[in-house]
Amino acid sequence: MEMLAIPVFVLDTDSRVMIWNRACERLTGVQAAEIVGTDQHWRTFYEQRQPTLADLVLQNRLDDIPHACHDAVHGNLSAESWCDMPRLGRRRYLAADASPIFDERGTMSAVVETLRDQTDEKLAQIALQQLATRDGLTGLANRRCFDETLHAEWARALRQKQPLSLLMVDVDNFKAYNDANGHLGGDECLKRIATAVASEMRVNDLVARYGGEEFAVILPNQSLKGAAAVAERIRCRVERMQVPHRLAPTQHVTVSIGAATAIAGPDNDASQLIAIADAALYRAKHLGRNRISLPV
Ligand SMILES: Nc1nc2c(ncn2[C@@H]2O[C@H](COP(=O)(O)OP(=O)(O)OP(=O)(O)O)[C@@H](O)[C@H]2O)c(=O)[nH]1
Repeated sequence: MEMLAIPVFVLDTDSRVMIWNRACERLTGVQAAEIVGTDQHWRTFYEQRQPTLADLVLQNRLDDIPHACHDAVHGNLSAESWCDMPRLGRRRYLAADASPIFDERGTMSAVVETLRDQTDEKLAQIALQQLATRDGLTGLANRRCFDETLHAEWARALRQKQPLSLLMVDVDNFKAYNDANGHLGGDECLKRIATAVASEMRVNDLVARYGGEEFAVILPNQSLKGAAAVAERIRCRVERMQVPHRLAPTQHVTVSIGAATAIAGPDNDASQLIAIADAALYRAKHLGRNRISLPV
């Protein structure tokens, strides 16, 4: 086991380290000499005391790790997670498998844990996920993520019989802003507005770039009155930023916002919510911009 290319450690039934192989030393930065015979192996992986997978197998706590797979027949446990790795000073994403070792009488005498460093794969997966769901300019959720979230929230609202609200936020006179400040200047302005809108959100809300200079905000479990209050906060926040716009009547960048709320039912769907919010936005523009509008 010492020379195996795979990082391995073995615990005895008192949770003391019996074996800590060379590959494990290389992965963790902790030498066998300092850890064998102790029950301090958790410090290698975590800042705060926390059982390793091998400890959970020893304690027969096979259901205690979220997302762990366990093979109840053989008592094996597999899991993957981010580990602090205090000695290395950088987090690693480790995949671990732990299996009990039994003596000839069938009594558990030790547990072996093998580790695989999956950090690069995990980071690549996160980057791909980001690419698939984030808007490149603003970092907000993209249109695809918005569509998926709206449908999921609609289904949830239907199950829970809760209202679902939507805001459509559109920058006023943005063509003129681009004309005056160039497309790159326009991009910077969109980034600032995205940050302003996002800063008004609660954890379960989603703000997305719906397209061009239009943003959409999904507000689960929110009444029309609540949605109107959020919309007004967003409008005020953008106004307070005082981003100069010399071709706008206010001389500053402003937004118009349409709000809509629906109680999901079998006879309506999420696209109707978008249509109602769009119509409200159109009215806000028609009434002079820099305002919020609710369904009539
Ligand atoms: N800089 C920049 N401009 C964009 C982007 N996406 C869309 N636009 C511009 O946004 C402008 C939107 O113009 P319009 O749809 O005419 O609307 P508006 O001038 O904002 O007028 P109102 O919405 O009626 O107030 C167009 O000139 C687009 O080229 C982007 O990613 N970056």
